Amino acid sequence: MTIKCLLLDIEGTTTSISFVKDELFPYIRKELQTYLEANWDSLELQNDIELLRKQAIEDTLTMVGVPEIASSDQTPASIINSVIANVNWNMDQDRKMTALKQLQGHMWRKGYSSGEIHGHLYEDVEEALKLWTSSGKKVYIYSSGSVEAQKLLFGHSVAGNLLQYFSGHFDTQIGLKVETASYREICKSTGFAPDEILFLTDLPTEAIAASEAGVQVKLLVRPGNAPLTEEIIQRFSICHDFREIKLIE
Ligand SMILES: CSCCC(=O)C(=O)COP(=O)(O)O
Ligand SMILES: [Mg+2]
Repeated sequence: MTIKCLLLDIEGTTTSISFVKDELFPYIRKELQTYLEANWDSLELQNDIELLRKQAIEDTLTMVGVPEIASSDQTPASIINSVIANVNWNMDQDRKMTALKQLQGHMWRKGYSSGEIHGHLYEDVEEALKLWTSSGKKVYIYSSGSVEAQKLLFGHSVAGNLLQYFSGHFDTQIGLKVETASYREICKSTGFAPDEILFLTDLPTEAIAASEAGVQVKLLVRPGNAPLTEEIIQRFSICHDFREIKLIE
């Protein structure tokens, strides 16, 4: 079947893991207290905090040592301290949960708009986006990072604003990336049959979930990515650079 749609992961695929772990996450840790204090009265932030509070309660059912968020009748200072503990704890574990990713996306706005942050992209990405879209392929992003965070990264990338190349964005609101149902929902949303979509990711767990939905998959081997087992290498097509990907016209 001819590939009509590319579905791109971000961290470990279009963008280095080190950019997320060594730039984006430290930015959150550095700015979190100031952000919470400066935006305390905003409905958006209060909604973010409530989502974190609900997630923390849910997490206590299956996890140990979850820093819960102080209830809304507590003082702002105590709520802020509990949010800081919870967000740092969740980032320490690289949790891919909507509540965390939503707050992160809201916070990264200032980092990108001020020029402090530029979205990292491997040098083959822009060329591939141009080639794919000029030959009529549609390109979507599917990342655990929020849609807002995705648009910030590609809108303020090291290669400039590349948002023109994307037909849409998906995040954990459509489902977790390790769940096969998420890829079935993406097929419904895009209108493409599973085997018309090529999903490019770095994580075998995501590749397995997508392939079980009938989506075609290639695993990216980028500097700093986790090593792949022999079993995975035998099971999935591997590439090191988007320019290696030959799509049937
Ligand atoms: C969109 S930039 C922030 C990336 C992020 O927070 C993340 O967890 C990336 O995960 P991915 O699913 O893109 O590997
Ligand atoms: Mg990834």
